[in-house]
Amino acid sequence: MAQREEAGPSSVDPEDVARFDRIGEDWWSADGPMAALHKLNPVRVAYLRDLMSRHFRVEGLPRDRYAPRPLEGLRILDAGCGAGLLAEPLARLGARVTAIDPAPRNIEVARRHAEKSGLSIDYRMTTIEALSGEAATFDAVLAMEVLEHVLDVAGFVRCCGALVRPGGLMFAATLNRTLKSFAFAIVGAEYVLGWAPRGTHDWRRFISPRELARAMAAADLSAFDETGVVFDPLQGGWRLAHDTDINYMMAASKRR
Ligand SMILES: C[S@@+](CC[C@H](N)C(=O)[O-])C[C@H]1O[C@@H](n2cnc3c(N)ncnc32)[C@H](O)[C@@H]1O
Repeated sequence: MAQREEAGPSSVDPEDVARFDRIGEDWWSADGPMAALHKLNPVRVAYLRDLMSRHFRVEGLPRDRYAPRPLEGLRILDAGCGAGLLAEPLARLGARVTAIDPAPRNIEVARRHAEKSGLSIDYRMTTIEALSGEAATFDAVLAMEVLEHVLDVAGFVRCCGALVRPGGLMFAATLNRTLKSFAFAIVGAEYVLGWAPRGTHDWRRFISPRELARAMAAADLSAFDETGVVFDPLQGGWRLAHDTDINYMMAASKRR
């Protein structure tokens, strides 16, 4: 893997990042190894769009979530962006997206795909730790399906918090550490259904909503929403739910 600059200790798990790096061009194949993220995209994009347009409207910026570009001008950091599956739809909604990942091929594939899609996204091969050493701040920082892959969750969240401007937001999507998540997210998704490559997840790294809210509080972020994401076998897709036993998302705001 190519060299990159780092500031202080890193939450990067080199083996885990190398596994994502190897996915290469297959990131964008809807039936490939990242099929689960492709299927999750509509529900998480809608969640982010709705909460951001509501929050920043309350803050005084006129926003309409039904407008074609409700995130117009918002500066968003997608931390651990992979090959840009989430960065692209957010850019289409009008956001000015900076997207980072330590895996060099992820960033290469992401840049090429954005160019083909005619989207301008600031992709950087770096870590959250290195970026948090810079003076930049964002209206919103996202850590979507990343925290269960890092070595130091509290440290990662602290770096995210440092990059959120006062009054801005942080969002995280991750997996709860329950018996149900072991049965469905590991045994079911990886071994029975083959939705994700075997070994993608380590159950011991899953995080309860309480632990995440605590890490956010230590980063000066106050959690105000916790929403489950469940698979609906009848519709063959994901939907938002109260049940946070397996997948969930959390939103937090930073004090002014
Ligand atoms: C499961 S993928 C999620 C990709 C993307 N967020 C999505 O949901 O489509 C996790 C990504 O986090 C990246 N990652 C791991 N540690 C990181 C760190 N310390 N800083 C930034 N990204 C990191 C990995 O390289 C990998 O691409």
